[in-house]
Amino acid sequence: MIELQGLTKRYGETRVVDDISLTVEQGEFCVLIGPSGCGKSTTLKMINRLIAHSEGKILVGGEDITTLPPERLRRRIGYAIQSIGLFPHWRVADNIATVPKLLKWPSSRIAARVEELLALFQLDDDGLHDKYPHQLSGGQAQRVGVARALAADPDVLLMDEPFGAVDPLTRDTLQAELARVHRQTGKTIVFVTHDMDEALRLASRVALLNAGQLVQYDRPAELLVAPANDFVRDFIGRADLGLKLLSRRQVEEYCRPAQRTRNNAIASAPITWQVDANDRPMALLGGRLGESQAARTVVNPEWTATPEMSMKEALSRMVWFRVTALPVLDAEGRLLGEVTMSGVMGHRP
Ligand SMILES: Nc1ncnc2c1ncn2[C@@H]1O[C@H](COP(=O)(O)OP(=O)(O)OP(=O)(O)O)[C@@H](O)[C@H]1O
Repeated sequence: MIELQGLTKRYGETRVVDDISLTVEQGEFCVLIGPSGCGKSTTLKMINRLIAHSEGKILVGGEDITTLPPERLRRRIGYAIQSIGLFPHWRVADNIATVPKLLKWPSSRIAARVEELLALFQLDDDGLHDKYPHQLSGGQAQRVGVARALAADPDVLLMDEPFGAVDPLTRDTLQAELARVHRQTGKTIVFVTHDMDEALRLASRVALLNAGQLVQYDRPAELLVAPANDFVRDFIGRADLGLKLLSRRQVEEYCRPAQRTRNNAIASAPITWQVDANDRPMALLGGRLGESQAARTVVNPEWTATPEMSMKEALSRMVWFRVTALPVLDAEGRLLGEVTMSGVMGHRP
């Protein structure tokens, strides 16, 4: 757990971080976001004492960080940044081992930890272990940077725009990986970004800063449906709020029991799924946009959904394939239920 109490940073007369108080609970993924120069990086760097604070207190696991010896702080707090800062003349494995070496772990323990992290970040093929930073792609280098930050198994991970410099596709992959690693490790993460979509995707709580002050600290859905003021509303972007909300929701939440039949006669329900002997949907009876209810549409794998899929993706598929419902399938392709256009409309955001 991290507690910021009246945290302030002054440069001369200017308060670049101004009286911020917030608590990041154990295992929480807290994203600091706000316009350029609002004090995000300064706040982050004060947590691991790269920058000294002027007023207030920072507690990590209940302990005031000014009382912790640097070695203990390093062990408890991992740090990953956009420019990565890998040592160019060290191999990947040595880069990852930086902090364990500083902490004088036995070499067998270091080697085991490096292998574990390479596997966690899917870096364990292509002899990557022995490569040098200049031989890596941007996305691989970012993964190594994050793996290095996690090496000594810190309680807290601080990340300053770690995916700022990679292309959108790689960024998407890295975000998904980080979300998975967060679920698997349960680390407390404080993450700086200026990208609202990234914040909404990753955060369990978002801290929105402006001019050094904390404007709102809330769960992503609350920020979207109950913005504290016009600044928050404008910063989130008013235009596609509904879609942003749906990108946070999973199909599972919207999935309803489906009407199924083993033959192709249109049943009483407006949408009925024709299933095979293994309960795999073969056709949608009814539910095709612009066609009569009697239409029979063969199920195409591209317009099916899984419980983990985002509702934004599910809605996009419905629109693209002009169907009012998608079958929700389990891992074996069996029909679990359905998501429908009217279900999306009827659901409280
Ligand atoms: N050493 C310094 N001396 C004086 N002012 C500084 C110093 N370092 C940072 N600042 C100012 O503090 C403010 C906050 O900077 P900070 O880097 O924390 O912002 P940020 O929100 O991370 O911005 P960005 O998104 O652009 O990275 C800025 O106005 C910056 O100019």
